[in-house]
Amino acid sequence: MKAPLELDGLSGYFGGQRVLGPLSLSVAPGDKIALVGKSGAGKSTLIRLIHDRVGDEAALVPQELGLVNALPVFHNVFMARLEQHNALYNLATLIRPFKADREAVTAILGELDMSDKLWSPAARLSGGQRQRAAIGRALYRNADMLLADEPVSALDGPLAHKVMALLRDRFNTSIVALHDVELALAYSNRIVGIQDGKIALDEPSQSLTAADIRPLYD
Ligand SMILES: Nc1ncnc2c1ncn2[C@@H]1O[C@H](COP(=O)(O)OP(=O)(O)OP(=O)(O)O)[C@@H](O)[C@H]1O
Repeated sequence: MKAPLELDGLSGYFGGQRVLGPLSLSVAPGDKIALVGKSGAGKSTLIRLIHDRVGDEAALVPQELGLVNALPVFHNVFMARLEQHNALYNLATLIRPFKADREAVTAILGELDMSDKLWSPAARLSGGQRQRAAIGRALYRNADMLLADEPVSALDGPLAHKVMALLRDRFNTSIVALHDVELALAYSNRIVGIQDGKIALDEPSQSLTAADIRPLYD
């Protein structure tokens, strides 16, 4: 992303009821935005609407992860680059992955402490392992921008920090919904707070403390 991304007129509806917006958000290259706000505030809806606008330019980690249970972790991660290869290559990969791809995916899983799960079907992973498989898929995409919805909610403290640091370092621009205020402050440079479907706070992270964010949860 070279120019700012101007997101105007974002509105989200469920069953004819407006749950988000209308709101505008300008995202500058290099912004690492943490979306905070209480459950039901509209964070997931906002991530979805932004993904609709930017499409495949961004790597996405949806809250429901979107893994194919019957396929091994390797294929779930490889899926991020399906459109970079022709159909024959992808078909061959389904049967016997190429060495270079195996090595690339193994390296990413190594960074997520789960290279031992390369050939495990997604159905047999724990919640935290599933989350890391979806994060691996986003990393493998090699995109400039990340959209992620609570990507580390199932990881324990040290692992959550490790993965958040990895995401911060690998993506130039990111918008990540996080209910954990400490993680939000530590791994973003901009905090956007959502309350009742509207932006109630938009400040540089370094100018905020947890106490400034807490009112969003009242
Ligand atoms: N499938 C759905 N059908 C109807 N209403 C929905 C649906 N999904 C979300 N909503 C409503 O839209 C609003 C925003 O939900 P959203 O999932 O975006 O919030 P959130 O901030 O991501 O919450 P959480 O932190 O719990 O994931 C909520 O009031 C919710 O009840």
